[in-house]
Amino acid sequence: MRDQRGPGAGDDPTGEQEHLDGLYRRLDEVRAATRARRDAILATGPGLERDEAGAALDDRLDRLDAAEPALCFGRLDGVDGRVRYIGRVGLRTPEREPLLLDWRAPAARPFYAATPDRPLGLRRRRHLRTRGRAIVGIDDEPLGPGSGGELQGERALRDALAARRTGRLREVPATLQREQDQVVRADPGGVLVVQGGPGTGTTTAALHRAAHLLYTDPVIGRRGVLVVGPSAAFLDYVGQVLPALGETRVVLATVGTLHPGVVGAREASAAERRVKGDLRMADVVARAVRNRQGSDRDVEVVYDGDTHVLGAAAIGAAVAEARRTGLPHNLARRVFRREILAELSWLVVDAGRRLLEDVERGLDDELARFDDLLADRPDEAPPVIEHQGSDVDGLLGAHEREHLERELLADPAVARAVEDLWPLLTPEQLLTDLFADPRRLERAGVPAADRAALALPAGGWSPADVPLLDEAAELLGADPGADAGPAERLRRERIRFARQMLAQADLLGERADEVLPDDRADAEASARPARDLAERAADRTWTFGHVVVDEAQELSPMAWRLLLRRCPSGSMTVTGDPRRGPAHAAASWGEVLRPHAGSDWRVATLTLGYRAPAVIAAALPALEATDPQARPPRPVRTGGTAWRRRVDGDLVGAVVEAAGQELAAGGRVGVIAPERLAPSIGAALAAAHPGTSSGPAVDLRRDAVVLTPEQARGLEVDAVLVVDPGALLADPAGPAALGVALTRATERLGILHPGEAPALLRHVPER
Ligand SMILES: Nc1ncnc2c1ncn2[C@@H]1O[C@H](COP(=O)(O)OP(=O)(O)OP(=O)(O)O)[C@@H](O)[C@H]1O
Repeated sequence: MRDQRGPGAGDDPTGEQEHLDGLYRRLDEVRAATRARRDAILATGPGLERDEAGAALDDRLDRLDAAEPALCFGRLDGVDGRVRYIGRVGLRTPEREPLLLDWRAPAARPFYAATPDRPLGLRRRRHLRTRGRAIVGIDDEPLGPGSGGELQGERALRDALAARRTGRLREVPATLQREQDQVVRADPGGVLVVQGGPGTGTTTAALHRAAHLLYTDPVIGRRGVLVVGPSAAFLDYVGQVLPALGETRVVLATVGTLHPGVVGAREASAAERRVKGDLRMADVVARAVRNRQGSDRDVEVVYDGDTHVLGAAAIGAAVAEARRTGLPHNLARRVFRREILAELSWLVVDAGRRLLEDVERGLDDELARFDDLLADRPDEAPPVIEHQGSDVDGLLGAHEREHLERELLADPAVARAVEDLWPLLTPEQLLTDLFADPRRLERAGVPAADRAALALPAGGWSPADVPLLDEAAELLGADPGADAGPAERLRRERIRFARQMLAQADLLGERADEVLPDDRADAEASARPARDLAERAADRTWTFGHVVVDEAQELSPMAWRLLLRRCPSGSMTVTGDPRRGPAHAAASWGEVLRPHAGSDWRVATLTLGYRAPAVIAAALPALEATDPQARPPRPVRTGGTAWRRRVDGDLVGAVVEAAGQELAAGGRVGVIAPERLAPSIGAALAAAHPGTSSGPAVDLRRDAVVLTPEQARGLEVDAVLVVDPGALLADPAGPAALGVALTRATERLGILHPGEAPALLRHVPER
């Protein structure tokens, strides 16, 4: 039996409002104290130390500010009479007595995990529903045999689901369900795949897991979390969840933005995605780098008017010496140059020696003649020959050799020849040269059939290029001689300092706890300067503590390789469904993950569905088309509507009219249309309803949005109109794309089809 109280149930008979007021007073005090400390530190005058400490306290303030809405949402009553309150942050009294437990603290776990059959020492679980700082409802769940249902905080959950969508995914620490909590608190090691039907809260669980790991795992807290999503629109949609949970140590990226300095914005063709995404490209890039090292032919170098021949064998020896260092190309280049210049100096000196020998031979002949002459005139004294210059027997001292090598390199023709043999390369240059030249592609081992997909297209880099650029960067290394420039030098200095400070924070865990009157893990975490994270993430050598990959079926094997480089510990949370991902056509997670994670991955399946069952039922045949085992999730809500309409005339006009009706019915409306139609629908809808957004930079917070199926991945709105499903199905990835499009509505789905409805949709009632 659940006991539900709403506003007006007496004048705070439970005393919860008074308690909540006390918690907010304490929150205000801690905020004021933190602000005062921050201001005091900032007043100490400029300096790196001051900046870092100030930034750490700013992070702390962000976290406290984020706790303002719904500061406390739960209460646990133990069978032993102990009472604990659960909320967004941990708070203690000035005497360090716990007042409020952070929802992520281990002691808060029973709030999510206790069941009537396994009450975990609890007598009762209480949900506090609040608006601003006021309690608007209290739901009690007695725990014990025969009590309660399956859902946690059922009333609060239904309230959350009944609320209109905002164009942003929400944080839900108050209503996380038990199966989600198991994901959230799962061991951080290895790859955890979170799967489930559409709308089962997999993204929600993955992001709350990230917040939990940032809080509980010191290494992850220090190194931050990278969240990778399929599109900018998706990142925009989910980007607020972690900050709203008080976590700023997060970097959001699409694969196209994961290589610093490059934005892979051009849309790649399916063939390009397939070829560039294949793991074989790792070997291709490695061969492309090796092919830029040395020459298998003799090379002529002109110096000082003389032509010297660097033999292929000598070049090969210098290449071997440089490769033996195991350094990346641009760093091993120094060794190659040293070797090749030594060889060249030897050639130059040897040529000089031979010249001298010739001269000496000539001189000997002269002297012999002179001797003969003297023999004829024995009374004359021999002339004194003064010794001049250095010992020119072909061996140079270290100093002279260095001097010669400098002179050689100062000669433009020599410098060019040496550079050609082992050029300094950027990843962009390497790939541009490779893609532009079919012979280079052939030498790098690209099969003839794949070369067209690699030919350099106009329009810059695509997301498919980014993992290749990153692979190249790994093999090339940085340019060691590049002048860092003042901004870069400052950045490096900041990173160095941050690392030093983090190392200290590790040692001083206890002290951090003293300094910040809060839950210990929270205090430790906030001692870390999170603000630098975005900056550090721009350094491609930065490694994250954890990676969340949403809609992971979109990732190519090469992109997985890149992510593993960014997160060598392999601690990842992955959501999606390989069967929904046409691009790389892997049939199972095993196929996707084994090459990268070996056997270090596991699957958690979520079964509760948060979208209206009528919407999911309409989509079921399309879902079954890609996964015959697809089962509808167990709905936590009822109702919803789904209809279809045949449109034989003006399709765009019909869409605008239907969208108008949906807007009038309330909530946010999404029109999902084939790429070909989306621009005209976007323009027509914007003309009729100025609150419409469409195009590549679509703003999901607007009342009406027009999306392609690609853009709609992972998003959600109150009402969806799917336009021309037959055209969507014509694509090889059609059933998967249609499945995505049909399941984006929380409440209402309408389908507008020119001509007959595709067979997969005939069961949907006509309107
Ligand atoms: N425990 C919860 N309490 C309240 N709302 C929840 C909870 N879990 C999920 N939701 C809501 O359910 C909806 C679907 O969640 P989410 O987007 O995480 O699912 P998904 O599995 O990633 O969906 P899809 O893969 O189909 O895009 C969202 O509106 C989310 O806020």
